[in-house]
Amino acid sequence: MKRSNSLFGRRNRSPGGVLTPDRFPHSPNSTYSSSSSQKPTSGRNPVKLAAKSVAGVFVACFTPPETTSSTNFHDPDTFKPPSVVSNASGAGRERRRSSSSNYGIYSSSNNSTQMRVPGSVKFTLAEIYQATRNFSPSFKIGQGGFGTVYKGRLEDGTIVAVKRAKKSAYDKHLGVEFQSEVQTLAQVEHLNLVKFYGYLEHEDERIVVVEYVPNGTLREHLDYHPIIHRDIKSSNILLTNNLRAKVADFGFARLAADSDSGATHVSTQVKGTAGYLDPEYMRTYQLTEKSDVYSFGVLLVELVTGRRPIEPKSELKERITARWAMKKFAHGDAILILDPKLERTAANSLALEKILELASQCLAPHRQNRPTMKKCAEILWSIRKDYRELSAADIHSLSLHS
Ligand SMILES: Nc1ncnc2c1ncn2[C@@H]1O[C@H](COP(=O)(O)OP(=O)(O)OP(=O)(O)O)[C@@H](O)[C@H]1O
Repeated sequence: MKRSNSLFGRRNRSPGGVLTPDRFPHSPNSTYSSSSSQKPTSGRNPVKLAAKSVAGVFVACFTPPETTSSTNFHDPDTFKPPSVVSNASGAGRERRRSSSSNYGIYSSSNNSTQMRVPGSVKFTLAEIYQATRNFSPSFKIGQGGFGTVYKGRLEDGTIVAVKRAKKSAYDKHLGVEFQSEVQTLAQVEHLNLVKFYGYLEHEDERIVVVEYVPNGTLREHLDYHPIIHRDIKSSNILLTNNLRAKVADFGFARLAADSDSGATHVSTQVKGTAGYLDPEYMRTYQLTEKSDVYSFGVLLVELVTGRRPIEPKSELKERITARWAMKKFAHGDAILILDPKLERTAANSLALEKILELASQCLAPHRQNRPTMKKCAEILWSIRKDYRELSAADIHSLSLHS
């Protein structure tokens, strides 16, 4: 790919992104992938979690209604046990509970959600058993004060959530209230309310059948943990045709420990790539988000110098690129390390100085002195803004002189 001759050469180049680098003073491109006993803080796949960002929730708030119903899957292959079982605590609100059945089992020959008014249907036990594969534990999606929630599929293919009341919690005197509740639910229908399909009340079974909502709860989205990539390097950053950077290779990634607890991951073996590895992580085996920040600092130096993090053929004092670059920067000679393919314009010089300043913070020996990735992104956006203003001024003065 041909490099642009300016630091922010393309309009679409965005300094956002996330992630970082690690360094290791050994062979240049070797990846440290040996085993570690370190476990993710959760059994959930961090990459899948990444997709469930808080931003997604808010974007969804401003997104037009879906045109295809997410609850109708006629392809039998799409009905699978849920991959994540949520364990909502039962500490929530106290449900009104129902009692002995005045209604019994209503048997319908065509209990299709498309053929009936939502909420009007009394389901049979046979239908509920069929929909939930006999309340198979693999279809359990949640637990609350009311009871257990299962994912299910009705005969017509509609995917539903089946809420089964706890038998122990069932109060014989509250049958009327259960009825009154389901009748109220049957009367309301709104895009932002979980659709109520029907219920079952028979002997000691109380079941409510509602729309299955697939993307987890707001709480789960808010609890999203940051990811430590652990192998930030230029060869793990892919570029689209518009030069939008996409971070790839989450093979070493870990969910960050809960920052409130102050906990860190402790590795038995350091992973990452030579030239990018955080020296503090190498020394202490303690992994935090700031290890990625260190690697990101190496990446920034790589970006402005065009050099590899380790240049084995260079003379000793230039071999570790970040060290060499930081020394030049400290002596006021930043311009000498600018990638020779880049022009020495005023805008490029300014961006170079500012990027090296940010890199020096990212490369701080102690993690507490490094900025967060969020801060890095903010600084990069402001560098980009200044760069673009100065570039425009450069072009203007050039055209005045020509
Ligand atoms: N319609 C649904 N679609 C997908 N998942 C659901 C649905 N309803 C509930 N769940 C899952 O099951 C969990 C427990 O559900 P819910 O809170 O409704 O149970 P509950 O017994 O009424 O709880 P409580 O009365 O304690 O609030 C939820 O946190 C969610 O993860």
